[in-house]
Amino acid sequence: MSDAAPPLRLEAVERRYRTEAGELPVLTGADLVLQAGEIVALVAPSGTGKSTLLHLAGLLERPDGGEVFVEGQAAGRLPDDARTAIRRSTIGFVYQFHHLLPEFTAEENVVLPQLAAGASRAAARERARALLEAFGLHGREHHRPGRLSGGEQQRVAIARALANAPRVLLADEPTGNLDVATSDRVFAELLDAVRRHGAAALVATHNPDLARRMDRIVTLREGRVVPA
Ligand SMILES: Nc1ncnc2c1ncn2[C@@H]1O[C@H](COP(=O)(O)OP(=O)(O)OP(=O)(O)O)[C@@H](O)[C@H]1O
Repeated sequence: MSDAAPPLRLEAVERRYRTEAGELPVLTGADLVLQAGEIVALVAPSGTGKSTLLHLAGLLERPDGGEVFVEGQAAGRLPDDARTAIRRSTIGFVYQFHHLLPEFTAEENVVLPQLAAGASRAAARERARALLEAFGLHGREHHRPGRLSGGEQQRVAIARALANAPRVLLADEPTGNLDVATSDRVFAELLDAVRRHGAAALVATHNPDLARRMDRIVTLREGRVVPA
């Protein structure tokens, strides 16, 4: 591991799925480097492998070939528990369907990943409140997801993804549930948080306005990452 290593690097990553019709090659040698402070949009047609790429980058799945480096460390092929440890401390996810824990309040949803990463409860709560406030959720901290609007839930999910100040943020349609004005503001805050920490982000989106606000746009062609 080295300080100069980029937060995320995919090298010749391959992934194929076994289906009834035979093997489906989804990624055939995907290369991608995210530098510190860089925010990259991933814009590609449905079914070309965006989710697969995000799952591999987030160490949720192992590649069939190639390697995923997180801060210079070869991480993609490590055993499950080692990948989980790196994921918890280094990577944040924002999903299109936010996957908040329904029985916990907004604040607890942002506190829990910090406790899992070793923070004290007091520090975790303070950070959770600051993040929720930054995303316009002051006064909603003690509501459970079921009592929040879809857009509010999405903002809680973004606050949760940033809870451990991740070096790598991975997002799948992060503002899909938000109206245009809120989406603009929330996305600006998200970009700012990523840049401020010298983190890097890969954001899959079908929204061309959102994509244009990022540093560069890539797409997937025949299982490889290419400039859009
Ligand atoms: N577990 C799996 N088993 C078999 N095939 C799969 C599996 N997961 C994904 N696929 C297939 O791999 C291809 C890529 O899927 P993926 O979900 O990565 O695409 P995507 O670009 O994210 O699509 P969308 O924009 O519709 O979410 C698709 O053809 C999909 O059907």
